[in-house]
Amino acid sequence: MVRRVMGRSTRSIYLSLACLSLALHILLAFFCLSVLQTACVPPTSSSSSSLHKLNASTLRHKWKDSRFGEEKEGEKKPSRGGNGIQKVRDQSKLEALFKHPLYNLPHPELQEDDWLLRVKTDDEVKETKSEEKEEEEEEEEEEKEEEDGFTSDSEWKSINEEKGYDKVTWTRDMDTHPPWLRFHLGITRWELYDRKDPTLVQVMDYMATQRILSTVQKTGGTQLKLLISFPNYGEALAKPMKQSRDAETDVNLFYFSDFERHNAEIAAFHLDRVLGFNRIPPVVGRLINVTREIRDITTDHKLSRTFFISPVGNVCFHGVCDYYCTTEHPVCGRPHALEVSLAAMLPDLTLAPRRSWRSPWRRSYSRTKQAQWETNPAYCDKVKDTPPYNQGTRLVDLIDMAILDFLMSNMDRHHYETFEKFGNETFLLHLDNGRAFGRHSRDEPSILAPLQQCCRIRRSTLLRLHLLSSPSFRLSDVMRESLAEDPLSTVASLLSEPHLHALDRRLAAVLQVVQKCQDLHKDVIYNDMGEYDQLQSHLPTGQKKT
Ligand SMILES: Nc1ncnc2c1ncn2[C@@H]1O[C@H](COP(=O)(O)OP(=O)(O)OP(=O)(O)O)[C@@H](O)[C@H]1O
Ligand SMILES: [Mn+2]
Repeated sequence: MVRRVMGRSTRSIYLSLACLSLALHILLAFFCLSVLQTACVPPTSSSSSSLHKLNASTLRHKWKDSRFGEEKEGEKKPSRGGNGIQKVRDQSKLEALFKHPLYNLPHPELQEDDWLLRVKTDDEVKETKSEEKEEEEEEEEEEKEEEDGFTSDSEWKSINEEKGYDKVTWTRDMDTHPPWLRFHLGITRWELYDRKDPTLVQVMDYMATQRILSTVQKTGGTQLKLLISFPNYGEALAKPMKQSRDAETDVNLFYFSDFERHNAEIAAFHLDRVLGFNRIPPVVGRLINVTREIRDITTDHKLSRTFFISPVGNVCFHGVCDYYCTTEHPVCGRPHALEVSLAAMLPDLTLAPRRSWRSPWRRSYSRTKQAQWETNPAYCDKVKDTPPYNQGTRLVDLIDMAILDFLMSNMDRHHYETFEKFGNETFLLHLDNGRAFGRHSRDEPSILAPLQQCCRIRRSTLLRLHLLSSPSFRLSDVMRESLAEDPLSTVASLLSEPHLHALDRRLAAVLQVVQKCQDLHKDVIYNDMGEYDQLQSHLPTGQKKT
């Protein structure tokens, strides 16, 4: 009896304790929610210590709310709370920059062979179909569906549905295409993307928010890279965060042994766009979960064997590669969250082969030997006479690339690539910018050697550089604003202030070199803007630019 009474009272004590704990949990949840909201306000310092307070969904929400530099007439931007550069619409330097005539130059009309890829016409589809009928006799019906799924009809069919990929119902109608496909179909002879095409924002939003279906290591190159796949067949090249944003590269590290930086890949894309080049594939930052989005889903056994838990409980891995893929250089979550850069993958090489060119101003990757350009001041004369630099825009394109590299202090441009389809008349792809933005306190004048030695520059580039050195469009200001659009800027600014200031300092140095060239030589400016002068004559005097 006593025991029953005791039992009943114990039960009611337990019950009230449970109620109390429930109430406390609810209170705690409310408290946490308000703390999380405050955690979305980025820290003023560039420390990433607040990383653990963030989760991917707060970042995604933030990303969706922001737009990308430009907006349609009459469309009001949602205000971006507390990011320190919250701007009044009319004061946006970036928007003003992109509205400037120099960023809206008339393009020659694109001909059919100026597009990298195109969707087949009805007749071509019919032709393919009849060819397929012949093949049908030799192949099993099931096999045929698998192999020719992508071209056999105006509708592509998924061969991988069972592996978690979406059922594909794309037609020749652009509206049915996923953003990555629209990006591929938008590549032309002259640029990788059209800055004003909404596809650019869409492909970045896509990479920042899509569910990650698979992650494996990407081969090629020397450092760790991951290939990330999304359910509707999009892919991105990921480079993980390895060091804090403001860490300066050790001065004694050779350029080819410097770490790759995820924020350098992101910032390089923004810089290239701000310079009006549009030659770097779209790159976006994302906070991924090392455990759920890499370790648990990877089919890459070599990669999965390199995972371990660090003494403080962070999930780490190092992968397999030539440089820094060892336990001494782990890539670690906090404990699971990891910052990465995601670059949109270019069309597969089987569809759009690329040619890799060794840069004439490539550094000597030997410890003792110097490169020719370092010892011969007349080196450019030789280059100018050598195909493909003796014709068209190749030399000035290379000089554009040298200016981009000098601004971000990238010493690692040993090669560059072009799309084979376009021959020598095409833009240069500025891939692999992971070793940029390593040092802000020093400039590296040797990166400018092509400009210095050849004394040649595109007129459009020079005019844009002048524009970016004026207070109303100051390079550091437009870059700060552009980078603030990236989802990871809520964790910490993607470039620290010293790096942003270095951009202004280096821009002034580029303009000085050009001035010196103009003092000594004629024929410095390569006039690539014949039609611009006509356009200028229609502008009010205040907006004219020489
Ligand atoms: N966005 C992209 N889409 C498709 N292929 C790409 C993309 N970016 C890079 N690649 C390819 O992957 C290769 C390796 O990439 P990357 O150069 O960034 O690696 P890396 O390890 O830095 O190389 P390295 O050590 O030679 O500098 C490049 O040469 C390029 O051909
Ligand atoms: Mn590299």
